[in-house]
Order: sequence, then C-alpha cells, then structure tokens
Amino acid sequence: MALLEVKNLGISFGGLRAVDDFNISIEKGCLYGLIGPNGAGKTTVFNMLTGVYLPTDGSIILDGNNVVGKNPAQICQSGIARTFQNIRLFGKMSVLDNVKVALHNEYSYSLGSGILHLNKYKKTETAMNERALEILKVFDMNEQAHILSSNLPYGKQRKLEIARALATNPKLLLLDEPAAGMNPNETAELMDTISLIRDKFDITILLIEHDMKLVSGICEQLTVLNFGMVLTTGTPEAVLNDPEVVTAYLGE
Ligand SMILES: Nc1ncnc2c1ncn2[C@@H]1O[C@H](COP(=O)(O)OP(=O)(O)OP(=O)(O)O)[C@@H](O)[C@H]1O
Repeated sequence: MALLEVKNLGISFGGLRAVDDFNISIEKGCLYGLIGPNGAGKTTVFNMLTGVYLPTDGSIILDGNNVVGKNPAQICQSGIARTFQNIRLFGKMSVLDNVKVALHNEYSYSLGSGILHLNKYKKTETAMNERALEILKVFDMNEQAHILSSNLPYGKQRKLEIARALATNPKLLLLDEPAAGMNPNETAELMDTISLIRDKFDITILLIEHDMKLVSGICEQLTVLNFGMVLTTGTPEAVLNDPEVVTAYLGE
C-alpha cells in the first residue's frame, strides 16, 4: 500500500480553480518530486496536504487514514511535516531551540512540572536536548547549536528548517523549494543531505523544486502540474524528455 494516496483533489478560490482532479500515489521510502511552472498549484497542493487549505473535493489518505478536515497540528501529529518556500525560522531563538520546539510530538511535561522544575521536567529537557543535538549532528550543525538561528548563513538556515521539520518525527516530509536561493555548492550539499535523511530517518519525501539538476539527481518519481492539473507522472528521465513537459514547463 502507498504511504500517501491522493485522489481527485481539488480546490477553488472564488472563480479560480487552482487545483483540479489531482492524483498522486507515493510509495513508502520514495523521494518524489512535484514540478511545474510558476502558479501551477504546487504550493496549494502542499497547503491542502498539511491542512492549511480545506480541499473542495477529493481525499488525502496517509497510511490508510483520510486526513482531509484535520487541522495543521493534527496533520503534523498524523505524520506530515513541511518546510516553506520562504524561510520561517524563529530568528531570535538558538539553533537548538528551533529544533526543540518541534519535538512536542514525542516529548511533553506539564506546566506545573516546568514552573517548579520537577524531575519530570529535568529528565524531559535533557532527553530533548540530546535528541535535538542528534538531529543537528546529521546536518553537521551540532556545533552551532547555541548560536541564534538568524546568524546562520543562508544555506544552513534552510537546513535548519528541514531539521526542525524532522524533529516532529514525520512519515512524510514535504519540502517546498528547498534549494531556492542557494548557490551551486550549497545545492549539491543539500542534495546529499536530502538523500541521507531519507535513508537515515526512514521517511518518504515529496519536494517541490525548480532546479532540474536537483530534481533529476535525487528524485525517483515526478509529477508535473500545469494550470492546476497533472500533466504527467513518471521517472525523471521519461518526464523531463516528454515533449509536452518541455513545451509547457522547460521552455525549449
Ligand atoms: N489563498 C489563495 N487565494 C486566492 N488564490 C490563491 C490562493 N492560494 C493560491 N492561489 C492561486 O492559486 C494558483 C496556484 O498558486 P501556487 O502558489 O500553488 O502555485 P505554485 O505552483 O506553487 O507557484 P510557484 O512555483 O510560483 O511557487 C495561483 O494562481 C495563485 O494565485
């Protein structure tokens, strides 16, 4: 059974049909790319998958359960995490704290325990620090744990966003243009990181990206969206050589 099965998904904003009859099936462990021209509806699909937008039609089945109608926090608990096109870190918090805020799916203590610094609070905080450092180490950022996140270079801020999303312990990680604004060296490093976390965290990844080098380098399956509708689905080789895709998106 696929980890994510999306059927006939659609949404309208007033008279605009932003996404129509969108179907996708993603096997567990797959690294999957969603591509298409600007305004095709890619981020709108992410917003529906994460409960930010309520679809007008269709179903989103994650691991056998329909998540349509759940709010973003409930969907995060069900196992979908995301990053955003524009970096949305807590700039005035440390790198470590940015990761720790996302650990609440796994760790918790009562308000009273926190105020009174009871044993439960101390144990949980120690465990959270250890877990957050472990995640940061995968990104080679454990030594920067105590600096302000806004002081990180751009490429590292993007990685920290991914680390924070991973801290929610997702089954499915959605990355919205993870390479946006990166230079070629940062993009190459990011490609290695994305492949590594898929293996190390045993997760499934769906990413939106305009950088075709990244897409063809790491994705195993692609779906192309055009004017809110699926143009085609297949392997990167088949999709990127499809004349319709070349005309609609790649512009050659
Ligand atoms: N909340 C909203 N209200 C009205 N229209 C919206 C809303 N959200 C998205 N849209 C419209 O839906 C369409 C798809 O937008 P979307 O941002 O999903 O495209 P995209 O494929 O992610 O584009 P890009 O590659 O530029 O990020 C656009 O016409 C956009 O203006």
